[in-house]
Amino acid sequence: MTNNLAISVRGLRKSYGDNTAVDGLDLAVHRGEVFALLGPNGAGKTTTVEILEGFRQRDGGDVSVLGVDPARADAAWRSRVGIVLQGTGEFDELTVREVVHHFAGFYPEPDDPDDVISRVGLAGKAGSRTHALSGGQKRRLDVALGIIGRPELLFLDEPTTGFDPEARREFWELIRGLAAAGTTIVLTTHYLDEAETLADRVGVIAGGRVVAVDTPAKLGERENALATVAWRTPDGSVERAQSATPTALVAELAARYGGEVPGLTVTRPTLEDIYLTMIGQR
Ligand SMILES: Nc1ncnc2c1ncn2[C@@H]1O[C@H](COP(=O)(O)OP(=O)(O)OP(=O)(O)O)[C@@H](O)[C@H]1O
Repeated sequence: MTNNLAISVRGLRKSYGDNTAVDGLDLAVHRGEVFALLGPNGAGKTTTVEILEGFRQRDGGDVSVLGVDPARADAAWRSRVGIVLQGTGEFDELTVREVVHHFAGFYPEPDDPDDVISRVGLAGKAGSRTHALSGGQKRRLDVALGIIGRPELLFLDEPTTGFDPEARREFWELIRGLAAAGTTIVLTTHYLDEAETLADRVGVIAGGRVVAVDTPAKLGERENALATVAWRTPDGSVERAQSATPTALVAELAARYGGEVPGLTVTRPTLEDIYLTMIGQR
């Protein structure tokens, strides 16, 4: 079973003094899946991910990442793991091409630097010094540095913070391409739409534990949630009804109105609704 798992965590614990950041956390990420970690500020996501990356020591629990305990990881393991941090890549006087070539030298079997630069959408900036890049372009460079070693497992920490909408869509395409090529991806994000569009499964961390894991469509019994049907009544007010059988209700309304139902909408809880309920914010 463990062979199918890129990450296996049991009973992970980490405290900072009296502050328990991670409190008996369990997690399993399958090889080849895109897994999104969600959770409010301070929930323990960064601490957990840094332990998985081998950057932070744990107090207790069992952790296996690509079959290795990250606390005892060597250079060979490190070359199989890609990490995209927030705000790395500050090599002001070097060009994008120089930085990516430089990082390629750290890996045994790096990807082609110019190809990677073009995949992250920086082909037009390859000759620019990195200090001249916009915030979103710097993040793309961070991603290029994370994938230049052709990692089996890629960690992305809030990857699209600061991206404009078009850059986000292009970035999502890049991630889908990596996933299609078999890269396992773990991302932390505060954007629920990003989790929904990219992730095969999401894990919600709250209070240092994983409180739910499921596909975005099924999280928190979302698929079984009642639909809300709303329409405008003849006096101009909006009527709302919750229903497990909204199609039947819409048919009944259509019959009642003799055709088109004014202002008709049918909605189900969004991933954000479910998530906020789960972490007690709604
Ligand atoms: N280096 C540190 N020293 C002391 N306390 C820390 C340290 N890093 C994190 N903490 C504390 O551990 C808890 C979990 O923090 P962590 O950064 O893991 O949460 P997070 O889920 O990543 O939050 P965010 O969404 O804000 O990034 C918080 O209470 C935080 O204050």
